[in-house]
Amino acid sequence: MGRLFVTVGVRDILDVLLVAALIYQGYLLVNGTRAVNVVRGVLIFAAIWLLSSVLNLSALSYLLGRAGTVGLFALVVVFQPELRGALERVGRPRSRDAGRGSAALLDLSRAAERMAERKTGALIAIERLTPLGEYARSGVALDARISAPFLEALFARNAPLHDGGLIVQGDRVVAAACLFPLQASDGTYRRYGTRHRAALGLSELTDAVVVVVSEERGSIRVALQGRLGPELTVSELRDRLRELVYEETL
Ligand SMILES: Nc1ncnc2c1ncn2[C@@H]1O[C@H](COP(=O)(O)OP(=O)(O)OP(=O)(O)O)[C@@H](O)[C@H]1O
Repeated sequence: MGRLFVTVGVRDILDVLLVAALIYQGYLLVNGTRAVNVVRGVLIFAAIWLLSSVLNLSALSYLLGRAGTVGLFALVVVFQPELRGALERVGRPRSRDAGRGSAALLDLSRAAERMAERKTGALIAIERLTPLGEYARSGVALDARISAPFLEALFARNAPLHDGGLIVQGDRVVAAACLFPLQASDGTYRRYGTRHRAALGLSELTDAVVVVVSEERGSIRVALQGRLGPELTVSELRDRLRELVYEETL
């Protein structure tokens, strides 16, 4: 027993802490993204594999071992956008981004309030961990700093890019007039039209925070993880966005 304590040094404790921090970062990375279910599946697969080795079920263990190797490569291909996004985030300076991004969220909330007052429909997806590049490519590429008048101008009736959704990365609008995937209707959101269903669809497939301003109701709501939140005031929207974009993803 005494020998055990002698062999555990500061270096070992540091090692364990670093591995724990790494696992926690990995958890934050996949939490709320489509990768969660895959991680769960991989863990179940690994548990069955381990069990088959322990029980000496050689044929099953061999089969799962082979499938695991191929599956690993398949995962890298399927989750290539998420992996690239994660590596980009590791190298991105955060404090400046957060400061500017938080001012941008204030502008976005103000624009949403004015659009709701005027009953101008709007659909804005804010990227978090899952890259939204494939949806941005369905629209018109932009690279513009967010400002309230700019957002209002984009969604103004008869403006060339008002139809479809907008994609925001940090403090920039990266694409407008994008096509989002519609959520398959299971009856829950029967009362809502395609703008809301597009917000729900994108938020179900990615971890994006999607703001919808209803043309018909003049309401502001946030779609997250395939669910539509309650109607929000401008200050509630600002606080909610801050919490979701800059507290949960940092
Ligand atoms: N797949 C989609 N991706 C992005 N935007 C979409 C998509 N489908 C519809 N839209 C947008 O939604 C608009 C139509 O909204 P519609 O009135 O059908 O929905 P709604 O949920 O009832 O919204 P509102 O309350 O604003 O009327 C379209 O003009 C278009 O701008």
